[in-house]
Amino acid sequence: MANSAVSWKLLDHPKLPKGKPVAVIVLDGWGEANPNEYNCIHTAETPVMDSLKQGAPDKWRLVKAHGTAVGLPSDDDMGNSEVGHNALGAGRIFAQGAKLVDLALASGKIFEGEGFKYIKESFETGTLHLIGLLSDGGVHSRLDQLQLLLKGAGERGAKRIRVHILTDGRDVLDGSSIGFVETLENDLAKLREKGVDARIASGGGRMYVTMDRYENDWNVVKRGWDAQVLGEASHKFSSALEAVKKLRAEPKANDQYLPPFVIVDENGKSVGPIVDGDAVVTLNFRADRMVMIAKSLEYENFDKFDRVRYPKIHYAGMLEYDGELKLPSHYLVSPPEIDRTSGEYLVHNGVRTFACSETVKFGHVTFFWNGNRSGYFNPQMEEYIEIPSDVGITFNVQPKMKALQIAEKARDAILSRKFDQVRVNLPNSDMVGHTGDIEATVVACKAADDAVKMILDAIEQVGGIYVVTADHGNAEDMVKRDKSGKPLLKNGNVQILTSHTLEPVPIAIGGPGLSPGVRFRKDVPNGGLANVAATVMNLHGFEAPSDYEPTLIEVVDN
Ligand SMILES: O=C(O)[C@@H](CO)OP(=O)(O)O
Ligand SMILES: [Mn+2]
Ligand SMILES: [Mn+2]
Repeated sequence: MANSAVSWKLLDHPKLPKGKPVAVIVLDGWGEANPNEYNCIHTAETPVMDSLKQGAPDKWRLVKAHGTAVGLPSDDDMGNSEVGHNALGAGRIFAQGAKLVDLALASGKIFEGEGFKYIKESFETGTLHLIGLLSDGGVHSRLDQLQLLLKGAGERGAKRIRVHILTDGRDVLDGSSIGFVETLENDLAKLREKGVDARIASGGGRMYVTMDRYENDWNVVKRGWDAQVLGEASHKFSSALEAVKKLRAEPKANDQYLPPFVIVDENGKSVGPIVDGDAVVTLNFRADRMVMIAKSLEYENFDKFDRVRYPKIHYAGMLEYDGELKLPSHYLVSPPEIDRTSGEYLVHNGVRTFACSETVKFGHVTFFWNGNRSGYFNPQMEEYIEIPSDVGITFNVQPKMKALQIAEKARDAILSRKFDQVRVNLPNSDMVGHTGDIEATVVACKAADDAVKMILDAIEQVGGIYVVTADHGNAEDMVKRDKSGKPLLKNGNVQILTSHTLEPVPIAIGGPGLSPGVRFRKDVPNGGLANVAATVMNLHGFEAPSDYEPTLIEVVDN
């Protein structure tokens, strides 16, 4: 549906009033799991979240936050922020990037599209470069998709291919990069047997090289640029396997933070800088951590760092990463068309909105919430505030992050009475959970709970309503488990889980403004994050559009 044809007017809810301020709090990476020593949310002192749970089943329940409930290919896929916030904001389940790329590869359509044709123009005389996250995590990219893309490019005339790897250790176990490099090297060897000159050219850890987001730290992208485009890095190796093994041993970096390296030939020359006439594909399907590199590859005028050399290339993203910026202008697979989000509807219906987080999650409650669209729907009705995140540290060092500052901004926005919806993301349990540092994650969870308290107190003061939920699990389970749920041992030690989980997440409603008869329905037992948007619309006094996933609440006469 073209937006101009949309009827934006929402029906009045037959029973619920308008004009109550609603706080929507998303705890990032806060799932529900059995209490045990690896459940940091359980270990942490979290009196506010504990008390909300006492409201079950009428005011507290669980919702699905992973797999097909959020548009991922299968129920073995853990949840993540992109698909979680997309579902929360859009109120419907869209087939997400991971799935769309799978389908395009399976049907072969990816090779017939405009994006592939565009990069193919370089195959005869140039090199095809593939840059992206090397793992089977399925959050940003997937190894099997890279393998199919490599094979397909080889079959369709790519003569020289260079892969620039970003090691993971965040969506998969730390140390697993070695196995992924081995697998990739096997594939590249097979391509070489078929006459394609295919090699890994550079690499680095995803959190230190290339995959920054929301412009938190351009140095991260610059490090990638230097290695990938200029072929320069202080660490030089003759193979990627050697690089990863050596850098893990000295300077003892983990997969997420491997320093940038380049692969060099016998003469010490980089085997794959990006030069005029080459083609480049950024192979991640997920948007947030590709927007910055896409800008650096695509924009003629660019001042975020000195690129030294700006090659004339044919660049395509795996997907279009920003629907509003139309970035990049060429892509292999069309992104999900997440239209008519709840944010856009509410703004059209007079709901004034405030959204806030710190940089590392800022786009989650704005860009992802609004269907991968940056910017305001109506600047007169909305205000988005970004609190600068700490830069250059791993968040176990500062596990409280900016939770307090986010809560203060939300509190002030609520007390100002200038807004009908005040929406925040509290990053702690996720960002610190990803470090695998259990003690710090416990501190992080408490900090998030403190922040929730401050916001709920403000809602209490203005007679408002709160909705507290999360986007996926993380901190509630910090250990890799076998199928039966027992911690998996390796060389006698448990393996720390840095990734998200498959667990459901809580949702709680309440506040003095909540009409007395409101409670969670019993007839949406499989409710997921996509059911939250209709719920929030109801709390603003509106019926949700008929094609939205059903609301989680009902109003009973007391
Ligand atoms: O940090 C990220 O990019 C992902 C994990 O890969 O986490 P989240 O989905 O919570 O943003
Ligand atoms: Mn998240
Ligand atoms: Mn995360």
